[in-house]
Amino acid sequence: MATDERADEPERYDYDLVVIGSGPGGQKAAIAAAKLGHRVAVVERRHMMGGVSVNSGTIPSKTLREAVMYLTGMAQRDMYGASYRVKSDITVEDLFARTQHVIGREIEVVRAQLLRNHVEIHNGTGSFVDPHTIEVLDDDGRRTRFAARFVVIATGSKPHRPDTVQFDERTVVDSDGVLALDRVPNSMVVVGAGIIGIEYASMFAALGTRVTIIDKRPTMLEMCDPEVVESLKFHLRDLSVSFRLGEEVAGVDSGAHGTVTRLVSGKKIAADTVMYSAGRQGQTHALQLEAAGLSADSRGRIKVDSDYRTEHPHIFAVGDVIGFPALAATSMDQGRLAAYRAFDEPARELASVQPIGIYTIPEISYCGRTEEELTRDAVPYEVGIARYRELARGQIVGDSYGMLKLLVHTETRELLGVHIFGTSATDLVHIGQAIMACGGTIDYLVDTVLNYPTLSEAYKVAALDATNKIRAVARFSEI
Ligand SMILES: Cc1cc2nc3c(=O)[nH]c(=O)nc-3n(C[C@H](O)[C@H](O)[C@H](O)COP(=O)(O)OP(=O)(O)OC[C@H]3O[C@@H](n4cnc5c(N)ncnc54)[C@H](O)[C@@H]3O)c2cc1C
Ligand SMILES: NC(=O)c1ccc[n+]([C@@H]2O[C@H](COP(=O)([O-])OP(=O)(O)OC[C@H]3O[C@@H](n4cnc5c(N)ncnc54)[C@H](O)[C@@H]3O)[C@@H](O)[C@H]2O)c1
Repeated sequence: MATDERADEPERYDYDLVVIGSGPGGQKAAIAAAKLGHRVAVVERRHMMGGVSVNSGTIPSKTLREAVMYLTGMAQRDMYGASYRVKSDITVEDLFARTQHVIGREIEVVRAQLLRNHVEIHNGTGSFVDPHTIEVLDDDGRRTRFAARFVVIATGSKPHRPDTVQFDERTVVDSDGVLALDRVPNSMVVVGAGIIGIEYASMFAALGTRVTIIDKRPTMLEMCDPEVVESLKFHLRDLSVSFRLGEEVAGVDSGAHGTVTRLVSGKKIAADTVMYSAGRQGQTHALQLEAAGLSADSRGRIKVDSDYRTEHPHIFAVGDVIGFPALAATSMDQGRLAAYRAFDEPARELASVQPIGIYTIPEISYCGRTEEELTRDAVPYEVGIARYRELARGQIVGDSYGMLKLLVHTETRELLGVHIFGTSATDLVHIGQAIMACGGTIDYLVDTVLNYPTLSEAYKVAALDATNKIRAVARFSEI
């Protein structure tokens, strides 16, 4: 690792910290440093305040999902019948009005938070001139330079576009382009069954689009509980989604009437629209990393150590630009920790139990270990299950398919994993996460009174189920 003596002479710099990128990682790095009393600047392109997260990633996709859920009446169909709808002819204007409203509000929140913490905002594209000098090129071609004691690179990621595919932003789009479609397509091919692909596939399927999902891997969402993935596939098939897993795309042709996706296996699939969600790559192209003596890998990602430091101890990188797990949730904490590490502020590592939330329809969330991992590692465990249809709140909200599964160590009764499918899964998971982070057992859930009727009650039901099974093994083992 290179050493840098100048970092200890704050008066030589215009700012103590310059953050490039205002997504979740950059925002939290900037605010953490400002709260410590340092002089901080954020560099961001004029129309991207809030980052990919606010403008084309997390926030628009989750708002779009909310609009789809509301307008299609999807969540109410158990109650009012399969043909229930709030609006029969849903247009992109209906959908994107809500998205634009939320994006606008979120941009204002981000800007206001930075400004009230005295963080200066420089609009433009940032690049390195040398390891301590950042240049900003604005939309009018003006260049400004300043010296930074520390730098946090939080430039995020962009969709990966294969060279073999022509993106015309009309019929062949990526996850940015899908937010600018001029109509809800009748049919759509989604290439890539990662989280982005499956989330958008669910939304369009709920809108009535005939969706075909293609992925070269034979299985999808491999990190999730297989039972949960099976349930999701069942629901998606029910919405006319077709799966072509274990199939690779050879190319996409687009013409006046639509698109034809050619598979390596020889199949052809016609659709109005093709959406590519075949991974993302780090946004490092404009940074002139070489001027700082840094480099990125072939997917544009920057290597960091456990403190988020690059090869130069005064330059940190956080968020999507460092790769896995590439979530808004984790990027925020990485940014905060990078700022603390820079200024020697004591801070603990992140807790090892982290949740994953997948906003499909229905949603999925989990934390901790899967049955597959526990079996592989020969950890003795029992499964406790609660089905939403047996919870009063499940009936009230009209969710008859939801399920919560607890994985419990049969000897220590420790909670090892939580897997949830159904309404509010991404919120509910945090109860299990808290118990696991404290090394808790399911006895906490058995001995605790929970509000009734709630979906949280699923924890109690599942804990009792696991307890009964563990007790049965003990009883049946008695001689
Ligand atoms: C469709 C979609 C849905 C998602 N849903 C979720 C979700 O539900 N939950 C979740 O946790 N995560 C989700 N994610 C992931 C999440 O959006 C990212 O992990 C997160 O945005 C990464 O944050 P970041 O701080 O790395 O920066 P980003 O949000 O990627 O922003 C980086 C910013 O840096 C700016 N920048 C880049 N280069 C320069 C430069 N040279 N000069 C100045 N500025 C520059 C860019 O303009 C951009 O604004 C989703 C992503 C996508 C695409
Ligand atoms: N709810 C959330 O937390 C959330 C939501 C969306 C995105 N994200 C983040 O965004 C990141 C990117 O997501 P993603 O879904 O784009 O990427 P991904 O890398 O997870 O999935 C891409 C998929 O595309 C497939 N693929 C690639 N080329 C193909 C081809 N030619 N033919 C067929 N299949 C092909 C790959 O096999 C892979 O399964 C994820 O890492 C995730 O962390 C998170």
